[in-house]
Amino acid sequence: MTPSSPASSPAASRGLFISFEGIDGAGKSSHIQGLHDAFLAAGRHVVSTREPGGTPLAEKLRALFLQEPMDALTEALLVFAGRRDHLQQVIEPALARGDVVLCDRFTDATFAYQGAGRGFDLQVLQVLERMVQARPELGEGALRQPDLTIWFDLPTEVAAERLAGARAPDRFEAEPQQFFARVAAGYAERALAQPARFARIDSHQPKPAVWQAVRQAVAAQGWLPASKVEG
Ligand SMILES: Nc1ncnc2c1ncn2[C@@H]1O[C@H](COP(=O)(O)OP(=O)(O)O)[C@@H](O)[C@H]1O
Ligand SMILES: Cc1cn([C@H]2C[C@H](O)[C@@H](COP(=O)(O)OP(=O)(O)O)O2)c(=O)[nH]c1=O
Repeated sequence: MTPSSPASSPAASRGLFISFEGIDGAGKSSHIQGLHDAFLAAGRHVVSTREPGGTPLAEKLRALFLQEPMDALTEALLVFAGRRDHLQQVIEPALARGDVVLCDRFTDATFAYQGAGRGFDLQVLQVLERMVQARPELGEGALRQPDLTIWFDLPTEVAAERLAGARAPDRFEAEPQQFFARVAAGYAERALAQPARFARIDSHQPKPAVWQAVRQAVAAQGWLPASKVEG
């Protein structure tokens, strides 16, 4: 987790929760840092974090999740256990302070990877989601969800080329392209079902063009100035 404060104290702001999604190698990482810096420059307090992980406990679960063989239900239970701790310890307190939370993956990844990728029962995932993300104080049946999900969409073969040789593959990155085709279809389905929350970024472009699209998606919400070119 990387919490940062702006040089000058901003007026009280509503907390913002932005998640970043896409298949492995879609190119999320550098743009999360770019947005972190852009929000700081706009005078916001920013917490950059990730899933699986984001707390000492959830980071321990992440190491097991990424390296140890296990079935899809165990994957789902571990990732939601880490998510609960992450929400309680980091995300909810940050949002209550009015911070911007930038989260590298959240529950859409569970529906895409464990659900669409592994073929695990989506209804069971929905039950776990309701248990872990329930926020009764936001209204009856309300769940904590990102305010905006920036979805980096890239053909699986391009992502595979980008990853080849870039780093030692973990348990997911070692999966064949057919697995990532199912994960990508899972993301597309989520985006179709919740179009107001998802901003699709065409990630098959040079990095500066991807950055402009990311920045534009956030500016369109009124959360950052629109015209600034940086990154
Ligand atoms: N727009 C782009 N064009 C070409 N290569 C890219 C682009 N964006 C990222 N990469 C490269 O692709 C690889 C995966 O990017 P990364 O940001 O780690 O992806 P993710 O975090 O989504 O898994 C890295 O080697 C990165 O430098
Ligand atoms: C959050 C989450 C991640 N994952 C997978 C996706 C990634 O392959 C892996 C780790 O995510 P991440 O750290 O985002 O990997 P990368 O830097 O390669 O993008 O965990 C799931 O299978 N389910 C989940 O719920």
